[in-house]
Amino acid sequence: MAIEFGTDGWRAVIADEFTFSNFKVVVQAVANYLQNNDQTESGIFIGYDNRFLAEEFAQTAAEVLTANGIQAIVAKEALPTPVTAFTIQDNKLDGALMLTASHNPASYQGIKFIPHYAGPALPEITDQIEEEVVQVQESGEIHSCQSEEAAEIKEFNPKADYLDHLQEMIDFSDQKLKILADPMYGPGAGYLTDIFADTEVEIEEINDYRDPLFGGGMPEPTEDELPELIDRVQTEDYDLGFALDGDADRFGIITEQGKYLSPNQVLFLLLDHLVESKGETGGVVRTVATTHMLDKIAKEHDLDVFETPVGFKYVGELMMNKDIIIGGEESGGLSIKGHIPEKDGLLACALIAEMVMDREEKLSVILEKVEKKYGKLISERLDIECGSEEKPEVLERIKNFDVDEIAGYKVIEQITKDGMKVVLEDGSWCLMRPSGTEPLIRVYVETSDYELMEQIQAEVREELQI
Ligand SMILES: O=P(O)(O)OC[C@H]1O[C@H](O)[C@H](O)[C@@H](O)[C@@H]1O
Repeated sequence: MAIEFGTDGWRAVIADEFTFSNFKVVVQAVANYLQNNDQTESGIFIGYDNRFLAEEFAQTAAEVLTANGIQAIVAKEALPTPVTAFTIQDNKLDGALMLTASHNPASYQGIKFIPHYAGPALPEITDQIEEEVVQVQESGEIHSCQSEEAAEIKEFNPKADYLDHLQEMIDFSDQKLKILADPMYGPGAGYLTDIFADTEVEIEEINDYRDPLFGGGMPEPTEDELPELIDRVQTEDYDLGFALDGDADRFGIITEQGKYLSPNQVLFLLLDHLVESKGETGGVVRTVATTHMLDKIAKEHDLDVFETPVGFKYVGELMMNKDIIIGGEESGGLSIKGHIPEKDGLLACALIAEMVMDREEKLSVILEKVEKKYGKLISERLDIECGSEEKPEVLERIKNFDVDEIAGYKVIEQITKDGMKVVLEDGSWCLMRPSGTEPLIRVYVETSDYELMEQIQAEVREELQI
Protein backbone atom coordinates (compact mmCIF):
# COMPACT_ATOMS: atom_id res chain seq x y z
CA MET A 1 0.00 0.00 0.00
CA ALA A 2 1.36 3.43 -0.94
CA ILE A 3 1.56 5.86 1.97
CA GLU A 4 1.92 9.37 0.62
CA PHE A 5 3.37 11.80 3.07
CA GLY A 6 3.04 15.34 1.70
CA THR A 7 3.07 18.65 3.57
CA ASP A 8 -0.10 17.83 5.38
CA GLY A 9 1.28 14.43 6.24
CA TRP A 10 -0.58 11.22 5.69
CA ARG A 11 -4.37 11.13 5.89
CA ALA A 12 -6.50 8.03 5.42
CA VAL A 13 -9.75 6.40 6.49
CA ILE A 14 -9.58 4.91 9.97
CA ALA A 15 -9.50 1.09 10.10
CA ASP A 16 -9.20 0.90 6.30
CA GLU A 17 -5.70 2.27 5.70
CA PHE A 18 -5.20 4.26 8.88
CA THR A 19 -4.45 1.26 11.08
CA PHE A 20 -2.05 1.00 14.00
CA SER A 21 0.34 -1.09 11.94
CA ASN A 22 0.52 1.42 9.06
CA PHE A 23 0.74 4.25 11.55
CA LYS A 24 3.79 2.63 13.17
CA VAL A 25 5.45 2.41 9.73
CA VAL A 26 5.05 6.18 9.33
CA VAL A 27 6.37 6.99 12.80
CA GLN A 28 9.34 4.68 12.28
CA ALA A 29 10.02 6.47 8.97
CA VAL A 30 10.00 9.83 10.78
CA ALA A 31 12.37 8.38 13.42
CA ASN A 32 14.72 7.23 10.65
CA TYR A 33 14.56 10.67 9.04
CA LEU A 34 15.42 12.34 12.36
CA GLN A 35 18.33 9.99 12.93
CA ASN A 36 19.66 10.41 9.38
CA ASN A 37 19.63 14.17 9.91
CA ASP A 38 21.05 14.20 13.47
CA GLN A 39 17.91 15.68 14.94
CA THR A 40 17.57 13.54 18.01
CA GLU A 41 18.89 15.87 20.72
CA SER A 42 16.00 17.75 22.22
CA GLY A 43 12.94 15.61 21.66
CA ILE A 44 9.74 15.42 19.63
CA PHE A 45 6.41 16.77 20.83
CA ILE A 46 3.31 14.75 19.97
CA GLY A 47 0.08 16.71 19.63
CA TYR A 48 -3.37 15.49 18.64
CA ASP A 49 -6.82 16.87 17.92
CA ASN A 50 -10.23 15.47 18.89
CA ARG A 51 -10.50 12.65 16.38
CA PHE A 52 -11.27 9.01 17.11
CA LEU A 53 -8.52 7.13 19.01
CA ALA A 54 -6.29 10.22 19.05
CA GLU A 55 -4.74 9.52 22.48
CA GLU A 56 -4.05 5.89 21.59
CA PHE A 57 -2.31 6.87 18.35
CA ALA A 58 -0.31 9.52 20.22
CA GLN A 59 0.84 6.97 22.81
CA THR A 60 1.79 4.53 20.04
CA ALA A 61 3.84 7.23 18.31
CA ALA A 62 5.58 8.04 21.59
CA GLU A 63 6.47 4.38 22.09
CA VAL A 64 7.95 3.99 18.61
CA LEU A 65 10.05 7.15 19.01
CA THR A 66 11.21 6.07 22.47
CA ALA A 67 12.23 2.65 21.13
CA ASN A 68 14.39 4.54 18.63
CA GLY A 69 16.12 6.46 21.41
CA ILE A 70 14.21 9.70 20.73
CA GLN A 71 12.68 11.59 23.65
CA ALA A 72 8.90 11.76 23.15
CA ILE A 73 6.79 14.42 24.88
CA VAL A 74 3.05 13.77 24.57
CA ALA A 75 0.43 16.51 24.83
CA LYS A 76 -1.61 16.26 28.02
CA GLU A 77 -4.82 17.05 26.12
CA ALA A 78 -6.00 17.66 22.55
CA LEU A 79 -4.66 20.90 21.13
CA PRO A 80 -4.61 23.03 17.96
CA THR A 81 -1.93 22.47 15.30
CA PRO A 82 -0.53 26.02 15.79
CA VAL A 83 -0.08 25.28 19.50
CA THR A 84 1.88 22.15 18.61
CA ALA A 85 4.07 24.20 16.24
CA PHE A 86 4.53 26.91 18.88
CA THR A 87 5.64 24.27 21.40
CA ILE A 88 8.55 23.32 19.14
CA GLN A 89 9.71 26.93 18.88
CA ASP A 90 9.18 27.75 22.53
CA ASN A 91 11.07 24.70 23.78
CA LYS A 92 13.62 24.47 20.95
CA LEU A 93 12.59 20.90 20.14
CA ASP A 94 13.65 18.81 17.14
CA GLY A 95 10.11 18.85 15.81
CA ALA A 96 6.62 17.52 16.41
CA LEU A 97 4.12 14.99 15.20
CA MET A 98 0.57 16.28 14.95
CA LEU A 99 -2.24 13.78 14.73
CA THR A 100 -4.96 15.46 12.73
CA ALA A 101 -6.89 15.10 9.52
CA SER A 102 -7.73 18.82 9.73
CA HIS A 103 -11.03 19.51 7.95
CA ASN A 104 -11.39 16.06 6.31
CA PRO A 105 -14.54 13.99 7.03
CA ALA A 106 -14.91 12.26 10.39
CA SER A 107 -13.85 8.87 9.04
CA TYR A 108 -10.29 10.15 8.50
CA GLN A 109 -7.27 10.31 10.77
CA GLY A 110 -3.93 11.84 9.87
CA ILE A 111 -0.39 12.45 11.01
CA LYS A 112 1.96 15.20 10.00
CA PHE A 113 5.53 16.03 10.86
CA ILE A 114 6.41 19.61 11.78
CA PRO A 115 10.18 20.20 11.65
CA HIS A 116 12.33 22.13 14.16
CA TYR A 117 11.53 25.49 12.51
CA ALA A 118 7.86 25.18 13.58
CA GLY A 119 6.33 25.57 10.11
CA PRO A 120 4.98 23.13 7.49
CA ALA A 121 7.51 20.55 6.28
CA LEU A 122 9.02 21.46 2.91
CA PRO A 123 9.18 18.92 0.06
CA GLU A 124 12.90 18.21 0.67
CA ILE A 125 11.89 16.85 4.09
CA THR A 126 8.66 15.04 3.17
CA ASP A 127 10.43 13.39 0.21
CA GLN A 128 12.98 11.89 2.59
CA ILE A 129 10.24 10.66 4.93
CA GLU A 130 8.37 9.07 2.01
CA GLU A 131 11.54 7.24 0.99
CA GLU A 132 11.93 5.98 4.55
CA VAL A 133 8.29 4.79 4.53
CA VAL A 134 9.07 2.55 1.56
CA GLN A 135 12.24 1.26 3.26
CA VAL A 136 10.36 0.43 6.47
CA GLN A 137 7.57 -1.28 4.52
CA GLU A 138 10.16 -3.42 2.74
CA SER A 139 12.31 -4.25 5.75
CA GLY A 140 9.50 -4.46 8.32
CA GLU A 141 11.94 -2.98 10.85
CA ILE A 142 9.88 -1.18 13.43
CA HIS A 143 11.34 -0.73 16.89
CA SER A 144 9.08 -1.50 19.77
CA CYS A 145 9.39 -0.20 23.25
CA GLN A 146 9.83 -2.13 26.51
CA SER A 147 7.64 -1.12 29.43
CA GLU A 148 10.57 0.35 31.39
CA GLU A 149 11.43 2.50 28.35
CA ALA A 150 7.82 3.68 28.10
CA ALA A 151 8.30 5.27 31.52
CA GLU A 152 10.65 7.78 29.85
CA ILE A 153 7.79 9.27 27.85
CA LYS A 154 6.99 12.74 29.17
CA GLU A 155 3.72 14.65 29.22
CA PHE A 156 3.32 18.37 28.67
CA ASN A 157 0.54 20.92 28.37
CA PRO A 158 1.74 24.00 26.46
CA LYS A 159 -1.59 25.84 26.61
CA ALA A 160 -0.56 28.48 29.18
CA ASP A 161 2.72 29.26 27.38
CA TYR A 162 0.91 29.64 24.06
CA LEU A 163 -1.73 31.93 25.58
CA ASP A 164 0.99 34.09 27.21
CA HIS A 165 2.74 34.41 23.87
CA LEU A 166 -0.47 35.39 22.06
CA GLN A 167 -1.32 37.94 24.72
CA GLU A 168 2.11 39.53 24.30
CA MET A 169 1.41 40.06 20.61
CA ILE A 170 -2.15 41.43 20.92
CA ASP A 171 -3.36 44.62 22.61
CA PHE A 172 -6.99 44.38 23.59
CA SER A 173 -8.66 47.54 24.85
CA ASP A 174 -11.30 47.53 27.56
CA GLN A 175 -14.09 47.78 25.00
CA LYS A 176 -17.06 45.54 25.63
CA LEU A 177 -17.64 43.14 22.73
CA LYS A 178 -20.06 40.25 22.47
CA ILE A 179 -18.60 37.34 20.53
CA LEU A 180 -20.01 33.95 19.53
CA ALA A 181 -17.40 31.31 18.69
CA ASP A 182 -17.70 27.91 16.98
CA PRO A 183 -14.61 25.69 17.33
CA MET A 184 -16.48 23.01 15.34
CA TYR A 185 -15.96 20.29 17.99
CA GLY A 186 -12.20 20.65 17.55
CA PRO A 187 -9.36 21.31 20.02
CA GLY A 188 -9.66 25.08 19.64
CA ALA A 189 -12.58 24.84 22.11
CA GLY A 190 -11.85 26.90 25.20
CA TYR A 191 -8.83 28.64 23.69
CA LEU A 192 -10.79 31.65 22.43
CA THR A 193 -12.54 32.01 25.78
CA ASP A 194 -9.13 31.96 27.50
CA ILE A 195 -7.62 34.46 25.06
CA PHE A 196 -10.24 37.01 26.15
CA ALA A 197 -10.10 36.06 29.85
CA ASP A 198 -8.66 39.39 31.05
CA THR A 199 -10.79 41.60 28.82
CA GLU A 200 -14.30 43.02 28.89
CA VAL A 201 -15.28 40.66 26.06
CA GLU A 202 -18.27 38.47 26.66
CA ILE A 203 -17.68 35.29 24.68
CA GLU A 204 -19.88 32.25 24.26
CA GLU A 205 -18.83 29.05 22.50
CA ILE A 206 -21.03 26.56 20.65
CA ASN A 207 -20.01 23.05 19.55
CA ASP A 208 -17.23 23.25 22.12
CA TYR A 209 -16.96 19.62 23.17
CA ARG A 210 -15.32 16.57 21.66
CA ASP A 211 -17.41 14.95 18.98
CA PRO A 212 -15.32 12.81 16.61
CA LEU A 213 -18.33 12.81 14.24
CA PHE A 214 -18.37 16.62 14.09
CA GLY A 215 -22.11 16.77 14.59
CA GLY A 216 -22.58 15.03 11.24
CA GLY A 217 -20.89 17.89 9.31
CA MET A 218 -17.37 18.73 8.21
CA PRO A 219 -15.05 20.66 10.53
CA GLU A 220 -14.40 23.30 7.88
CA PRO A 221 -15.12 26.97 8.70
CA THR A 222 -16.80 27.86 5.40
CA GLU A 223 -20.08 29.71 4.99
CA ASP A 224 -21.96 26.47 4.22
CA GLU A 225 -20.78 24.70 7.36
CA LEU A 226 -21.61 27.52 9.79
CA PRO A 227 -25.40 28.11 9.56
CA GLU A 228 -25.96 28.19 13.34
CA LEU A 229 -23.12 30.60 14.01
CA ILE A 230 -24.15 32.93 11.18
CA ASP A 231 -27.80 32.87 12.16
CA ARG A 232 -27.18 33.51 15.84
CA VAL A 233 -24.64 36.30 15.30
CA GLN A 234 -27.13 38.05 13.07
CA THR A 235 -30.23 37.59 15.19
CA GLU A 236 -28.83 37.80 18.71
CA ASP A 237 -26.89 41.01 18.56
CA TYR A 238 -23.32 39.72 18.63
CA ASP A 239 -20.50 42.00 17.48
CA LEU A 240 -18.49 39.18 15.93
CA GLY A 241 -18.65 35.49 15.07
CA PHE A 242 -15.50 33.36 15.07
CA ALA A 243 -15.01 29.80 13.78
CA LEU A 244 -12.05 27.43 13.70
CA ASP A 245 -11.47 24.30 11.65
CA GLY A 246 -10.91 20.76 13.02
CA ASP A 247 -7.37 21.60 14.19
CA ALA A 248 -7.78 25.38 14.58
CA ASP A 249 -5.16 26.40 12.05
CA ARG A 250 -7.82 28.01 9.83
CA PHE A 251 -10.48 30.54 10.69
CA GLY A 252 -13.97 31.77 9.77
CA ILE A 253 -14.97 35.37 10.57
CA ILE A 254 -18.56 36.64 10.66
CA THR A 255 -19.52 40.32 10.82
CA GLU A 256 -22.14 41.70 13.21
CA GLN A 257 -24.57 41.55 10.27
CA GLY A 258 -24.03 37.81 9.91
CA LYS A 259 -21.93 38.18 6.77
CA TYR A 260 -19.23 35.58 6.24
CA LEU A 261 -15.91 37.21 5.31
CA SER A 262 -13.70 35.39 2.85
CA PRO A 263 -10.15 34.67 4.04
CA ASN A 264 -8.99 37.16 1.37
CA GLN A 265 -11.04 39.89 3.04
CA VAL A 266 -9.72 38.97 6.46
CA LEU A 267 -6.16 39.12 5.15
CA PHE A 268 -6.35 42.58 3.67
CA LEU A 269 -8.24 43.98 6.66
CA LEU A 270 -5.50 42.68 8.93
CA LEU A 271 -2.69 44.02 6.75
CA ASP A 272 -4.36 47.44 6.89
CA HIS A 273 -4.71 47.08 10.66
CA LEU A 274 -1.11 45.97 11.23
CA VAL A 275 0.30 48.80 9.15
CA GLU A 276 -2.10 51.64 9.95
CA SER A 277 -2.84 50.97 13.60
CA LYS A 278 0.16 49.02 14.83
CA GLY A 279 2.80 50.74 12.68
CA GLU A 280 4.30 47.46 11.51
CA THR A 281 6.91 47.55 8.76
CA GLY A 282 8.26 44.82 6.49
CA GLY A 283 7.05 42.83 3.50
CA VAL A 284 3.90 40.92 2.66
CA VAL A 285 3.76 37.30 1.49
CA ARG A 286 0.82 35.88 -0.36
CA THR A 287 0.31 32.87 -2.61
CA VAL A 288 -0.32 33.24 -6.32
CA ALA A 289 -4.05 32.55 -5.64
CA THR A 290 -4.47 35.23 -2.96
CA THR A 291 -6.06 38.66 -3.32
CA HIS A 292 -4.21 41.58 -4.89
CA MET A 293 -5.93 43.88 -2.38
CA LEU A 294 -2.80 43.09 -0.39
CA ASP A 295 -0.72 44.55 -3.23
CA LYS A 296 -2.84 47.69 -3.29
CA ILE A 297 -2.37 48.26 0.44
CA ALA A 298 1.33 47.39 0.17
CA LYS A 299 1.80 49.89 -2.67
CA GLU A 300 0.20 52.67 -0.67
CA HIS A 301 2.65 52.02 2.18
CA ASP A 302 5.67 51.22 0.03
CA LEU A 303 5.91 47.58 1.15
CA ASP A 304 7.34 44.70 -0.87
CA VAL A 305 5.00 41.86 -1.88
CA PHE A 306 6.31 38.33 -2.35
CA GLU A 307 4.25 35.82 -4.34
CA THR A 308 4.59 32.07 -3.74
CA PRO A 309 2.99 28.90 -5.14
CA VAL A 310 -0.13 27.69 -3.29
CA GLY A 311 0.64 26.11 0.09
CA PHE A 312 1.43 27.63 3.45
CA LYS A 313 4.78 25.82 3.41
CA TYR A 314 6.02 28.38 0.87
CA VAL A 315 4.50 31.31 2.77
CA GLY A 316 6.09 30.07 6.00
CA GLU A 317 9.46 29.58 4.32
CA LEU A 318 9.57 33.24 3.27
CA MET A 319 8.38 34.37 6.70
CA MET A 320 11.41 32.63 8.21
CA ASN A 321 13.87 34.19 5.80
CA LYS A 322 12.60 37.74 5.41
CA ASP A 323 11.17 40.53 7.52
CA ILE A 324 7.46 39.95 6.88
CA ILE A 325 4.46 41.72 8.45
CA ILE A 326 1.87 39.18 7.38
CA GLY A 327 1.80 36.01 5.30
CA GLY A 328 -1.42 34.50 4.12
CA GLU A 329 -3.34 32.48 1.64
CA GLU A 330 -6.78 32.45 0.10
CA SER A 331 -7.65 29.03 1.55
CA GLY A 332 -7.66 30.46 5.08
CA GLY A 333 -4.14 30.52 6.47
CA LEU A 334 -2.29 33.41 8.03
CA SER A 335 0.53 34.26 10.39
CA ILE A 336 2.30 37.50 11.34
CA LYS A 337 5.71 38.79 12.35
CA GLY A 338 6.83 37.53 15.77
CA HIS A 339 4.71 34.38 15.53
CA ILE A 340 5.39 30.88 14.16
CA PRO A 341 5.75 30.33 10.37
CA GLU A 342 2.58 28.20 10.51
CA LYS A 343 -1.02 29.22 9.96
CA ASP A 344 -2.99 30.01 13.08
CA GLY A 345 -6.78 30.43 13.23
CA LEU A 346 -6.73 31.57 16.87
CA LEU A 347 -4.33 34.38 16.00
CA ALA A 348 -6.58 35.50 13.12
CA CYS A 349 -9.60 35.73 15.43
CA ALA A 350 -7.64 37.59 18.12
CA LEU A 351 -6.32 40.11 15.58
CA ILE A 352 -9.80 40.78 14.20
CA ALA A 353 -11.06 41.51 17.74
CA GLU A 354 -8.04 43.75 18.35
CA MET A 355 -8.81 45.67 15.14
CA VAL A 356 -12.51 46.09 15.95
CA MET A 357 -11.60 47.41 19.42
CA ASP A 358 -8.93 49.71 18.07
CA ARG A 359 -11.14 51.27 15.39
CA GLU A 360 -14.18 51.41 17.66
CA GLU A 361 -16.39 50.50 14.73
CA LYS A 362 -18.45 47.56 13.57
CA LEU A 363 -16.59 45.04 11.42
CA SER A 364 -18.85 45.64 8.40
CA VAL A 365 -18.12 49.38 8.59
CA ILE A 366 -14.36 48.78 8.79
CA LEU A 367 -14.59 46.54 5.73
CA GLU A 368 -16.56 49.12 3.80
CA LYS A 369 -14.09 51.88 4.64
CA VAL A 370 -11.00 49.85 3.76
CA GLU A 371 -12.55 48.74 0.46
CA LYS A 372 -13.48 52.32 -0.36
CA LYS A 373 -10.02 53.57 0.47
CA TYR A 374 -8.12 51.14 -1.74
CA GLY A 375 -10.74 50.30 -4.37
CA LYS A 376 -12.87 47.19 -4.06
CA LEU A 377 -11.90 43.93 -5.75
CA ILE A 378 -14.10 40.86 -5.90
CA SER A 379 -12.66 37.38 -6.08
CA GLU A 380 -14.14 33.97 -6.68
CA ARG A 381 -12.77 30.44 -6.95
CA LEU A 382 -14.41 27.80 -9.10
CA ASP A 383 -13.65 24.19 -8.18
CA ILE A 384 -14.24 22.15 -11.30
CA GLU A 385 -14.30 18.36 -11.16
CA CYS A 386 -11.76 16.72 -13.38
CA GLY A 387 -11.38 12.95 -13.58
CA SER A 388 -8.03 11.25 -14.08
CA GLU A 389 -8.83 10.51 -17.75
CA GLU A 390 -9.34 14.06 -18.88
CA LYS A 391 -6.85 15.61 -16.43
CA PRO A 392 -3.65 15.26 -18.55
CA GLU A 393 -5.29 17.08 -21.47
CA VAL A 394 -6.62 19.85 -19.27
CA LEU A 395 -3.20 20.27 -17.67
CA GLU A 396 -1.64 20.53 -21.11
CA ARG A 397 -4.15 23.23 -22.06
CA ILE A 398 -3.34 25.14 -18.86
CA LYS A 399 0.37 24.89 -19.60
CA ASN A 400 -0.08 26.13 -23.15
CA PHE A 401 -2.66 28.78 -22.30
CA ASP A 402 -1.68 31.70 -24.46
CA VAL A 403 -4.29 34.29 -25.36
CA ASP A 404 -3.71 37.97 -26.04
CA GLU A 405 -6.96 39.22 -24.62
CA ILE A 406 -9.62 38.17 -22.11
CA ALA A 407 -12.99 39.93 -21.81
CA GLY A 408 -11.66 42.70 -24.03
CA TYR A 409 -8.60 43.39 -21.85
CA LYS A 410 -5.03 42.72 -22.92
CA VAL A 411 -3.03 40.05 -21.09
CA ILE A 412 0.01 41.90 -19.74
CA GLU A 413 1.68 39.16 -17.70
CA GLN A 414 1.81 35.37 -17.46
CA ILE A 415 2.99 33.83 -14.18
CA THR A 416 3.77 30.11 -14.09
CA LYS A 417 4.76 29.53 -10.44
CA ASP A 418 1.79 27.25 -9.92
CA GLY A 419 -0.43 26.51 -12.91
CA MET A 420 -1.00 29.52 -15.16
CA LYS A 421 -1.85 33.00 -13.93
CA VAL A 422 -2.67 35.76 -16.37
CA VAL A 423 -2.83 39.40 -15.36
CA LEU A 424 -4.93 41.77 -17.48
CA GLU A 425 -4.25 45.42 -18.25
CA ASP A 426 -7.02 46.61 -15.89
CA GLY A 427 -5.51 44.71 -12.94
CA SER A 428 -7.92 41.74 -13.12
CA TRP A 429 -6.28 38.32 -13.00
CA CYS A 430 -7.10 34.67 -13.45
CA LEU A 431 -5.25 31.62 -12.12
CA MET A 432 -5.84 28.09 -13.42
CA ARG A 433 -4.25 25.21 -11.54
CA PRO A 434 -4.90 21.63 -10.46
CA SER A 435 -5.60 21.22 -6.76
CA GLY A 436 -2.88 19.33 -4.93
CA THR A 437 -5.36 17.92 -2.44
CA GLU A 438 -8.51 17.10 -4.43
CA PRO A 439 -9.34 15.85 -7.98
CA LEU A 440 -10.28 19.38 -9.05
CA ILE A 441 -9.14 22.14 -11.35
CA ARG A 442 -9.32 25.46 -9.55
CA VAL A 443 -10.03 28.64 -11.49
CA TYR A 444 -9.53 31.81 -9.45
CA VAL A 445 -10.60 35.19 -10.79
CA GLU A 446 -10.23 38.59 -9.19
CA THR A 447 -11.63 41.68 -10.81
CA SER A 448 -13.68 44.81 -10.18
CA ASP A 449 -17.27 43.79 -10.99
CA TYR A 450 -19.47 40.73 -11.29
CA GLU A 451 -20.22 41.02 -14.99
CA LEU A 452 -16.54 41.10 -15.83
CA MET A 453 -15.95 38.20 -13.45
CA GLU A 454 -18.47 36.04 -15.30
CA GLN A 455 -17.05 36.97 -18.65
CA ILE A 456 -13.49 36.10 -17.62
CA GLN A 457 -14.63 32.79 -16.11
CA ALA A 458 -16.60 31.88 -19.24
CA GLU A 459 -13.78 32.70 -21.67
CA VAL A 460 -11.17 30.84 -19.64
CA ARG A 461 -13.39 27.77 -19.24
CA GLU A 462 -14.08 27.72 -22.94
CA GLU A 463 -10.38 27.92 -23.75
CA LEU A 464 -9.60 25.08 -21.31
CA GLN A 465 -12.69 23.10 -22.36
CA ILE A 466 -13.79 22.53 -18.77
O1 LIG B 1 -5.59 24.12 -3.66
P1 LIG B 1 -4.97 22.89 -3.05
O2 LIG B 1 -3.75 22.44 -3.80
O3 LIG B 1 -6.01 21.82 -2.90
O4 LIG B 1 -4.42 23.28 -1.63
C1 LIG B 1 -5.22 23.94 -0.70
C2 LIG B 1 -4.56 23.94 0.69
O5 LIG B 1 -4.19 22.63 1.02
C3 LIG B 1 -3.67 22.43 2.32
O6 LIG B 1 -4.67 22.69 3.25
C4 LIG B 1 -2.47 23.31 2.58
O7 LIG B 1 -2.10 23.28 3.94
C5 LIG B 1 -2.76 24.74 2.20
O8 LIG B 1 -1.61 25.51 2.34
C6 LIG B 1 -3.32 24.81 0.80
O9 LIG B 1 -3.66 26.13 0.48
